[in-house]
Amino acid sequence: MEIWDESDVLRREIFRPHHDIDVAGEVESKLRAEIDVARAKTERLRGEVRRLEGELTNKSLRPIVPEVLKALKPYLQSPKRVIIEGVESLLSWPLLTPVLNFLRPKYRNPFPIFSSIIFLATTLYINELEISISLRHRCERRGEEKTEAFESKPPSLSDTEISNIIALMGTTVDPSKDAVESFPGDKKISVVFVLGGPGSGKGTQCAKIVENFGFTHLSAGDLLRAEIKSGSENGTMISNMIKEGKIVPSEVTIKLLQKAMIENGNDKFLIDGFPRNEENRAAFESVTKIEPEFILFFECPEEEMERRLLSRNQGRDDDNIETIRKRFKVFMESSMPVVEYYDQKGKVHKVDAMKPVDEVFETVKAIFSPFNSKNQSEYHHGPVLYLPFIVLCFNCLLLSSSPFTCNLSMLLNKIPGIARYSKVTGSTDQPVEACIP
Ligand SMILES: Nc1ncnc2c1ncn2[C@@H]1O[C@H](COP(=O)(O)OP(=O)(O)O)[C@@H](O)[C@H]1O
Ligand SMILES: Nc1ccn([C@@H]2O[C@H](COP(=O)(O)OP(=O)(O)O)[C@@H](O)[C@H]2O)c(=O)n1
Repeated sequence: MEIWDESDVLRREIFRPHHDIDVAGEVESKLRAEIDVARAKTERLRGEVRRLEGELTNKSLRPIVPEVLKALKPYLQSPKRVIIEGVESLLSWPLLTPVLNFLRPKYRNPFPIFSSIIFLATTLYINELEISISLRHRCERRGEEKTEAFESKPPSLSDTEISNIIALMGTTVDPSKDAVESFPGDKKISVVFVLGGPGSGKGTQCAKIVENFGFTHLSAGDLLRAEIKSGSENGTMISNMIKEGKIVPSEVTIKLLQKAMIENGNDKFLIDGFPRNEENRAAFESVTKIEPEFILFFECPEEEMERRLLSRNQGRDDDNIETIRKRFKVFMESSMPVVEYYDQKGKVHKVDAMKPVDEVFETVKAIFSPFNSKNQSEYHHGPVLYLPFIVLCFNCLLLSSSPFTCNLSMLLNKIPGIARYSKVTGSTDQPVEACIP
């Protein structure tokens, strides 16, 4: 509500006739100050929307989230409708509350949160748009060339930001689709997080670890890219986030990781490029209840990573200099705190990733040596796996010695087809019947 007041002040200021050109500069700086205040408020509101979105993850509220989001989407996507219908929506939602509460009595009063979200989100857009329009009016009235300066940086949200917010909110919807099986309780799952800046060589080393130590490699980035290709409803949001070098909401990434782990069935996983921020880390631990064995961290200077990414040639949308710089920034600001968190717990193995691939792998090998190499582990299991075959061979060898022949023949005799076969061919020296006591 405070924002409406501010906008009113602004509007009054803009539409007040200013004939004296000397006053114009003063008004302009006043307007700029107002914009700064409004921007700061918008930022705070954005934070608030995110916080409320966090509250929505509460499971009991989930089933009605889709309805709210569906209603909210057009307002977020079309700023013009916000102006025309925004006020109407603000009025209509509180009116709908009793109806929805009546229809869904088992959800105890969930609407305060939804109304707040709708209120905040709508206010956010109305507020930003009003300022933008008002400024344009003001400039046009003054007929000054500064119009362009104002318009070059309109204080409205970009399409990407809008779709990100929608998608961010949308990711909590549809509980039926979100349901992911949990891990079988009796199975101990070992997880190693592989971290390092973009292009530090995580994927390259993971491929070698898989070959030598029987781990399954799950790259969070690859899973997200596969999700985009699959045409999933989160695809656009993921694609926008990756192009901007931003971190996709944990819920999406964790769901993909968890699904891949369950489907794969192995008990040793290398999780590459995850967790990328504190939220990723905390959410993974709370959802899967898995603590990583250790963290493999590749240290590499930015210039080297930049050089590698620019010559990676995998046709990735985000391997361009602009996005690479953004990814470096996100890595330093959001991912390094995760490495530091695990470092304090004594779980980080740092590896110098500047060396050639094979030399890096020598260091990695030493770290993984407690996990028996793939060949060794096959050797351990060998006799057990081949036991049925060994027993069969043993039986065949002893086919002619009487107790085995007898028992075997008795068994075979009980199976009609085989009994006939053994009688006709005479697989033993004696007729089968002779062996039966
Ligand atoms: N130790 C290394 N020295 C030189 N180039 C490397 C090394 N490790 C990886 N590369 C190359 O750098 C690029 C990025 O490696 P990649 O494993 O995809 O990094 P990440 O998974 O960390 O983004 C690839 O083209 C890869 O061949
Ligand atoms: N846990 C993760 C991992 C990747 N990503 C996204 O996927 C992009 C590519 O990640 P990646 O691990 O494949 O590639 P690198 O940046 O390590 O080279 C990141 O820049 C993020 O936008 C994410 O959002 N969350």
